[in-house]
Amino acid sequence: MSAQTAFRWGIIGTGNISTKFAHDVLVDPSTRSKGEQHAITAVGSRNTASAQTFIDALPLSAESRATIEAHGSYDSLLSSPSIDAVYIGTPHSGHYAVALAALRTPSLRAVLVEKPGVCSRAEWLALERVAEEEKTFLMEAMWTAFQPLARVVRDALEGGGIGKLHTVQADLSIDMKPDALADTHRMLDPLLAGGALLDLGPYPMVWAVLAAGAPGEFGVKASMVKARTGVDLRSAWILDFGGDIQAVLSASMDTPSLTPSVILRGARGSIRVYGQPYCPTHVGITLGEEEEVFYGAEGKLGSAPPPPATQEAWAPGSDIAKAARGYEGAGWHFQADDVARSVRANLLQSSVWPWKNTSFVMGVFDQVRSQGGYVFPEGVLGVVE
Ligand SMILES: NC(=O)C1=CN([C@@H]2O[C@H](COP(=O)(O)OP(=O)(O)OC[C@H]3O[C@@H](n4cnc5c(N)ncnc54)[C@H](OP(=O)(O)O)[C@@H]3O)[C@@H](O)[C@H]2O)C=CC1
Ligand SMILES: O=C1OC[C@@H](O)[C@H](O)[C@H]1O
Repeated sequence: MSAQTAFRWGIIGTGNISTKFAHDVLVDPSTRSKGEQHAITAVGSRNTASAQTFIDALPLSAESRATIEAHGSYDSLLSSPSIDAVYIGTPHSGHYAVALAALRTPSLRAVLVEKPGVCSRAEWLALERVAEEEKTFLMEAMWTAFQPLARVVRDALEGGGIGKLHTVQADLSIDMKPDALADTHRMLDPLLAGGALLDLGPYPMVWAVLAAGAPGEFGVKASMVKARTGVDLRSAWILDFGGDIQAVLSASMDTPSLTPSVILRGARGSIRVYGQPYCPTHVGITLGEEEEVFYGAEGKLGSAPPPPATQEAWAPGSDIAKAARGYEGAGWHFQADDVARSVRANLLQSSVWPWKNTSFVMGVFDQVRSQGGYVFPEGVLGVVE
């Protein structure tokens, strides 16, 4: 693969997030920093008609769409010689088996699997071993870590202005009106490993990891409120990073969102992340007694936050937040750029979101589920310890 050749993706699953990912990777890469050229060359669904409908909706010319293969099963897609990498956008309980099959496909160079990477730490460690054996790149699609604002926060932490980090507070709450959802909805169905923790919990965790790392030794104290199906409606957990940094984290599927959604507090100041923690709009930094200063992806926004702080304005890709975020598309393409670059550099894992981050998150979630009494039904876990 030369630097000029488009990186060829096969998309697995044709639901909500696969659609967003696919549209983002087709955004002109010159509109973002270090953008890579991507192509979608095949789509795999449990039925061919859905794959074709997905292709028909892609923002491409009819001629280009006609070159994309529509596969009626995931195995069929994996056998295609036209793809460099797969993106897996299935419900949680499907991640392990599909990622395993993809890693075992000799022609594939990379596997990008949606968050949460899998359903348990044991599953993730098993995938790591296979990725090493097969010499195939593997990454959890933790898109937030690749967004320009994550870099702004990292730089602020590394700059040391807020002093030594003491506490991370982060929450992702979305009122999904679970009373009105069917028991078989992916958020509520234990057979699909539903629940707030696995679906929304990765986002409070990403900020905790970006700020405090992914230690091998850690402590967790957790509490869960259950939904009628037995999955967690809300989870809250305190994470002890093994030194003197603590994180107070939570996720809820029946509570309205709050901004700032993340606060990193240090000895001399704090960093606030505004908007949804999965794709923030801007960051505020307070040093000592000084006034809060706001930053977008491109730098200082001044001491007045970009208005208005409404839920619509927070949405990935919203025009209102575009000025602060500073790029075209909704933000799912940065992780794809990292995959293409890493593969070109013959890496098996990303330097931005390496395997240890996902195994740490999965290990924390194992403990939160255990303390909260959320036991997956038989058959959900592909690796039973
Ligand atoms: N990064 C982000 O911002 C987001 C990430 N996500 C993550 O993406 C994944 C999918 O979520 P989302 O796109 O919202 O889900 P959807 O239900 O919209 O789509 C999931 C797709 O998976 C396939 N699938 C395979 N097995 C099943 C099954 N048993 N039941 C239902 N669908 C199945 C289907 O595609 P087909 O019929 O073509 O086979 C379906 O369209 C999850 O891991 C979730 O956590 C979700 C939202 C946002
Ligand atoms: O990743 C996600 O972020 C946004 C939420 O709406 C969604 O449920 C979740 O999967």
